[in-house]
Amino acid sequence: MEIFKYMKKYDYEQLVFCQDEVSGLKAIIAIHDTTLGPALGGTRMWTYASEEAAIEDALRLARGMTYKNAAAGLNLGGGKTVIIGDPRKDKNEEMFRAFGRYIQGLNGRYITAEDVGTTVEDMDIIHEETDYVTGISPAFGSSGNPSPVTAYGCFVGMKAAAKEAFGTDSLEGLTISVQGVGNVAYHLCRHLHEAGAKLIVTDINKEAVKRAVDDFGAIAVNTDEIYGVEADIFAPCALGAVINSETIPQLKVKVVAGSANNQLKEEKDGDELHERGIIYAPDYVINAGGVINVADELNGYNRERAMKKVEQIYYNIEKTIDISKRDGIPTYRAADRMAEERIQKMSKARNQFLLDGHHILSRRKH
Ligand SMILES: NC(=O)C1=CN([C@@H]2O[C@H](COP(=O)(O)OP(=O)(O)OC[C@H]3O[C@@H](n4cnc5c(N)ncnc54)[C@H](O)[C@@H]3O)[C@@H](O)[C@H]2O)C=CC1
Ligand SMILES: CC(C)CC(=O)C(=O)O
Repeated sequence: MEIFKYMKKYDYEQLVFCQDEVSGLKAIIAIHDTTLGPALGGTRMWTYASEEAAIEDALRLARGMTYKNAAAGLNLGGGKTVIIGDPRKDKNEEMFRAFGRYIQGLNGRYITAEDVGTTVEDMDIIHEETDYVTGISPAFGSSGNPSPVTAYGCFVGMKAAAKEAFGTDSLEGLTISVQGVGNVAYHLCRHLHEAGAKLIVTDINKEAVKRAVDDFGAIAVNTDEIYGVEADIFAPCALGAVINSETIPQLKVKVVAGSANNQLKEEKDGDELHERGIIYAPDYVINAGGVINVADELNGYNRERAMKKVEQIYYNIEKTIDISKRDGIPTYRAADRMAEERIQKMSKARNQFLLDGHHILSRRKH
């Protein structure tokens, strides 16, 4: 991988490699764009096949956060961290303390939170070393685990997409296939079950599948069967790149709407969904609930205010569908347009020199 060439292509600001021998920390912090404010994005811990795969994931996820935060109306830029390792075996206190010091060294340019493989407890350890961390325990007056809020945002976003596809935003009686029933999707399944939807689920983790079957009467299928099942909506809630040239021809659904980041393997896969008349709820628009929730901590966390903002995801999905129809473009392009326009307008509105410019972190009570 030619790193500078890649960074230039998508205009990344900074890539930080963090190594700590004692704890085994190997982390990559990617900061994509801080036009709107400090870069906020979670930390993913995962066993990557190669260092290159980890760098690429950090970069792709960081850029997604720029678009997510902009589309959600947050005054935040985009960044993300990946830690190379197995979250079940390789974690230790020293690792997150060392990582926290690296974040502190960035002096507020990057703020972290949870993602796949990291927990509220990990964020609490990071918080021992830096204030630039969110999603910490409610005991600190913070917002805690973002996953249930991400799930709620996905639920309301799915309703908006369903309205376009089925003429009503009621999910009652619909069949929804869910890939991955982890932290976010378990709560999404709960909302869907309560709304009267039928669930088909899969996961590589058999216990996660059993929980969804026991708690919500879900039907379990093998991981390779989920794409081809008869359903109304497909909710990808595991990892990225699952919407691709191999899986799209198998889909029998009218809507794709789930929490996973970077669902489209390539842009052409978004074009293909559009051509097939499948409504795609752009990933970074529908899964913004978690970041909206943790971002509220920067103002002194207020759950009611945060949840009101999360409910806007319904209208943000409607807006992407409206732009898509108005301009005759796929929804993923409509979402990009929405986010890019906001970044461009704000950079123009905020370009005059201020000696001690006000920004979101100046409101934070540490
Ligand atoms: N946690 C949050 O608040 C947010 C999460 N997301 C994204 O949503 C997705 C899910 O996140 P979490 O629920 O937090 O992660 P998680 O790790 O708790 O859940 C993911 C689940 O997917 C399963 N899985 C992995 N590969 C699979 C495969 N090939 N087939 C079937 N199942 C598979 C895992 O076993 C796990 O149960 C990720 O892409 C994450 O980046 C996005 C925004 C916020
Ligand atoms: C989990 C969130 C709090 C932030 C994030 O990294 C995301 O939305 O993907």
